[in-house]
Amino acid sequence: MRYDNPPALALRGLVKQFGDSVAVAGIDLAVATGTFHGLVGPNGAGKTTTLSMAVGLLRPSAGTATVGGVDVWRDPVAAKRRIGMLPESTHLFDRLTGPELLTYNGVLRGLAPDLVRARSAQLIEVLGLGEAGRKLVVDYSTGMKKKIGLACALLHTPTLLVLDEPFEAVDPVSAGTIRELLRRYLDGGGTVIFSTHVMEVAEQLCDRVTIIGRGRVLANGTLDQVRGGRPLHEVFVNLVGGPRGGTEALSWLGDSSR
Ligand SMILES: Nc1ncnc2c1ncn2[C@@H]1O[C@H](COP(=O)(O)OP(=O)(O)OP(=O)(O)O)[C@@H](O)[C@H]1O
Repeated sequence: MRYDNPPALALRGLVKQFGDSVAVAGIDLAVATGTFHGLVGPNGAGKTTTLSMAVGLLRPSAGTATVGGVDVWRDPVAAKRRIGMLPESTHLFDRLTGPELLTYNGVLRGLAPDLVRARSAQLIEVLGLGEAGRKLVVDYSTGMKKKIGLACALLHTPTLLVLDEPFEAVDPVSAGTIRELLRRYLDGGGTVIFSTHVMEVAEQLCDRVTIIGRGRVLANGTLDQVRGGRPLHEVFVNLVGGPRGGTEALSWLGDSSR
């Protein structure tokens, strides 16, 4: 990790309102260069909304997002050059095959066709998508779509990778490959912020963790600072509230053998 000025990603006073409802209620966050930063929170906490505003996919109601000091909303072209994004629900041009999609992305990013071809072939091989070469992305499984989306995000070697639930629906072997690939990317000087619900993933991978709930930062720091000697799962449950209970009302579920 490098303590740099400006940080790889800085969110200041980020707010998003949808009508009367506040999805993100003022988030301040700095992600230092070279960090593996985890964003965790319960369903509906505002993770996707925050990450979407951070990369220029969703306009904030208030606040700013800067990538390496470049304002994402004032100078979107320069900012987006530095970003690789894997959105939660991958909005892909899915009537293309995986290699075609990578070529399209690479050319849009201004990479030379030969370079796109070489990198695409390597990413497809490493991510185990070789057999899917002739299939259209629309016919990929959810996990395969995640992997081709990740390949698209990596192709232009961004300085910042923003990954919304990168391990969701991905099998354990592929998850291992993705971890390894992200480690290499970090070793090369990159920065990753990713969201997850899985505390074990956050504990294994992250240098720093932010827990958010109801659109606010509830805890932020190094993994050890946030854990304070406890399992992350326990800290998470304490901060966001335990099980809601009330399943007694579903007593009929106990009658399923009759
Ligand atoms: N386009 C939208 N219009 C209205 N409300 C929205 C919209 N997008 C998100 N929300 C609301 O904003 C809140 C935060 O949603 P968000 O998707 O950011 O949460 P999340 O932490 O990513 O959740 P999950 O872990 O379930 O993916 C939720 O209450 C959600 O219903």
